[in-house]
Amino acid sequence: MYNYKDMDDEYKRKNATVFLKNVSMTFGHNKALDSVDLAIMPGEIHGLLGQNGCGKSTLIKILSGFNHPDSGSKLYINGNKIKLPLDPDMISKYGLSFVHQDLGLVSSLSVLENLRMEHLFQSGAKINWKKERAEAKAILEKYGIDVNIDDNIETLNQVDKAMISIVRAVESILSRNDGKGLLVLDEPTVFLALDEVNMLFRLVREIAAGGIGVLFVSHDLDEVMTITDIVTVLRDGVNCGEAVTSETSKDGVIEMILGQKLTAFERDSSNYRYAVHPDAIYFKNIKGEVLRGVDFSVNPGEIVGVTGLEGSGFGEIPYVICGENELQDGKMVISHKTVDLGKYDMKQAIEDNIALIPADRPNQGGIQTLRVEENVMMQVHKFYHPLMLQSGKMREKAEELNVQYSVTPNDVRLNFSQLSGGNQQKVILAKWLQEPPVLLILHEPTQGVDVGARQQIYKHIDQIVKRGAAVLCASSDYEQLVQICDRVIIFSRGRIVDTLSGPEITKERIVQLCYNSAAVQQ
Ligand SMILES: Nc1ncnc2c1ncn2[C@@H]1O[C@H](COP(=O)(O)OP(=O)(O)OP(=O)(O)O)[C@@H](O)[C@H]1O
Repeated sequence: MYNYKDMDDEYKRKNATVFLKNVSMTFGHNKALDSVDLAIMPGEIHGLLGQNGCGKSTLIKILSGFNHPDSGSKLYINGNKIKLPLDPDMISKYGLSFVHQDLGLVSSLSVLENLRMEHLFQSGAKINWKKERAEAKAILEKYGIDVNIDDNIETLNQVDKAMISIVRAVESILSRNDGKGLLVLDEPTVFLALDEVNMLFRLVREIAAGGIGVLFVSHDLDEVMTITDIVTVLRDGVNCGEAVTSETSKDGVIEMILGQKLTAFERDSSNYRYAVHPDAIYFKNIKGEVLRGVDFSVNPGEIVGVTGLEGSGFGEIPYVICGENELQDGKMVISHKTVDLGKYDMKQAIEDNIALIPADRPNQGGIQTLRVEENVMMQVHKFYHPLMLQSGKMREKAEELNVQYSVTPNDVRLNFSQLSGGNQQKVILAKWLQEPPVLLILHEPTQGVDVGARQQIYKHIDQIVKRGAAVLCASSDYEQLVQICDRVIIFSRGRIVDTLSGPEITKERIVQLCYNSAAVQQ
């Protein structure tokens, strides 16, 4: 463990794996980073934290050569001054390796082809497959990953995919720099269940113990407290704190991120008593790829959570209900009308006043090339006059929503793609919650959203529930389910195994039910 208090800039410049000094980055009039310093030492797991839009991705994209920082920004790698902007072709030569949320694997190729991709590209026409197979097997053995090298990536579970992506990145560092390098993990755990995260963390610790520096970006503060040695917090593009993780608490980190104590949203469910409402929405014999014919209902004014371990089927529910799953089947009764889900689609779902907020927001939630105002107003038809679009009024409403949902930067003329991930999510919520839908379906609604903005999102959901919307929230964030749900339905292997309601809903109980049912069924 380093004695961080005694490390001055000179020490960091000479000894850090990566030392970013005085780094700034401006987009138009927006200063995304303002004289940021960050040193990651060899063998250290360093958390990079902050609210949505504080500049974390911008900083990482400088390290990957994608962003060109302002003049005056400096970078040292293993004691050497490196010219900025970084040449993307030199990244791996400098020992920098990245694992992003999407993992960057090619699903249709095998484990072998993904693991050895860099080498295969370099081999040209003369690939020595025998040697490549032996190398790939040796890598899997070295890290104790139990998968077949000939299996296609798409057949693997999520944790094996994450491990393959990480060891590939590490091997790329080791092949060039005698073990010196930086592994950047940009929210690699969002699709993983608790035990899978622990497996991944064992691997990350092993990698760091070998001397590689790790930069870990995440909004999951429990994970940050578990895995990191030190954290750096950015606020509005500026360094606002650094702390040795073991010397601080989760609340302390939250205060550094927000600049104040967290005011947690508290839903008043003291009067909640479960009884089926005459206007309840029913789901009958719901089937999908994993779902094996489940029945449940959601009342108006009720939030029902659906959860389970990865692969339990709960994540299919939003898409089966909206007609977005190829193997969907079953019936839904909505507004006293029965629909056949086998023949249902998203268009009909919108006509039935169902709103879906998908987990894959960059691809399914918004249109990257349209402005924020166009994205947020897309579902609202009152501004579409037959002869012209009432663009002034539309902009006014979009601006009002931007403020209400604290979207930053507060400029509705920006393209959706110019917003940070968490701010994109706020825009999508603003789009769908302007008028309460009959049924709101959320899939991992606060993934990538910072600790403060989550509480705001819960308030917005609560407001539409109070106006009579039924809400179905598919989530693997157990704390979130405890905070907002009236009932939580637990899934395992495509079936419902239990339902908790009101005060029965605790994080411990959900964890217990998810894991016990999976173990029993195995
Ligand atoms: N290509 C771009 N063009 C214009 N502005 C951008 C661009 N990329 C990022 N920004 C702005 O830079 C700021 C920092 O964004 P960044 O994506 O780095 O935030 P972040 O900390 O990674 O947020 P999140 O936690 O939501 O992912 C934001 O104000 C964002 O809107």
